[in-house]
Amino acid sequence: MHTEAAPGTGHSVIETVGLSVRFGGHLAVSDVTCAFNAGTLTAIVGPNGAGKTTYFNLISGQVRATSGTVHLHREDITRMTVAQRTKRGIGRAFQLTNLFPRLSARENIRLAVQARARTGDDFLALWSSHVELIDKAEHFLEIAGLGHHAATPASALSHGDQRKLEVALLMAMEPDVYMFDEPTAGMSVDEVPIILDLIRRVKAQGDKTVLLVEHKMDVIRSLADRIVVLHNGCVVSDGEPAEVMASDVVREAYLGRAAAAREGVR
Ligand SMILES: Nc1ncnc2c1ncn2[C@@H]1O[C@H](COP(=O)(O)OP(=O)(O)OP(=O)(O)O)[C@@H](O)[C@H]1O
Repeated sequence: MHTEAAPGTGHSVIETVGLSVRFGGHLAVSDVTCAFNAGTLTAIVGPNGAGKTTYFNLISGQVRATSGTVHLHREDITRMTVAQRTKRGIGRAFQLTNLFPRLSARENIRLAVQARARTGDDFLALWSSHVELIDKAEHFLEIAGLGHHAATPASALSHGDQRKLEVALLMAMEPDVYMFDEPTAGMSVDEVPIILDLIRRVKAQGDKTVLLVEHKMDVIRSLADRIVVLHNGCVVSDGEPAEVMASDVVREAYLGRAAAAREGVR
């Protein structure tokens, strides 16, 4: 399936062309051509098993494509490792696996700021001489609402605070492309707004490309400029949220008639 980039405020930053991956006899992602522009937030949606996470894995490098290509700033990154892609500006929030559990929230963020600044490999020892970087780390700690937990080891934070810390770490790395896979999963209702606010802050920078795999319609509605719907590994709809949610193919493939009625999609 071939789709054009939705209009955005910037140029195409990340693009997949004819991207497919086959696991044994199963085509998990099938010929996906999509371009994502700077300054836009795209929600990737679809039913369980549609290929959303696999598509993310192909972009960030955890899974190698069977055919097709991935481009970042027009450079072909298809054969690059995860680390090479990260270095070039792809930032993915993983379900907490990016955190150093025994380090405090503050130390986790400082390491991310330091990695971004590439001040060297001597990690924490360098901090006393890097006031600017320390201030930057405190800024991310505060906007994540973690100031009062700065000294708490990441492993001792609540699940919600760990998710916030992970997003703050990603922001401290300042990638060009942010990839969030169900960022509010498992969070309590009162913690969700902080994560959404962090993602809005990323978006408000205007030059970032944000990709979001999400099931919750209210989250999608509040954040997305564009929705891409995957079904059986293929793009079945791609466009502005109102248009996509109103389409018959989405009602059938993704929401189902009962869910569509519940969501108030007409
Ligand atoms: N490493 C793998 N080996 C074999 N099959 C896989 C592998 N990874 C994913 N799959 C299969 O590919 C299909 C797409 O899976 P994927 O996890 O990408 O779907 P999804 O849309 O993210 O689903 P969910 O919403 O449930 O997370 C599924 O049928 C899954 O079982």
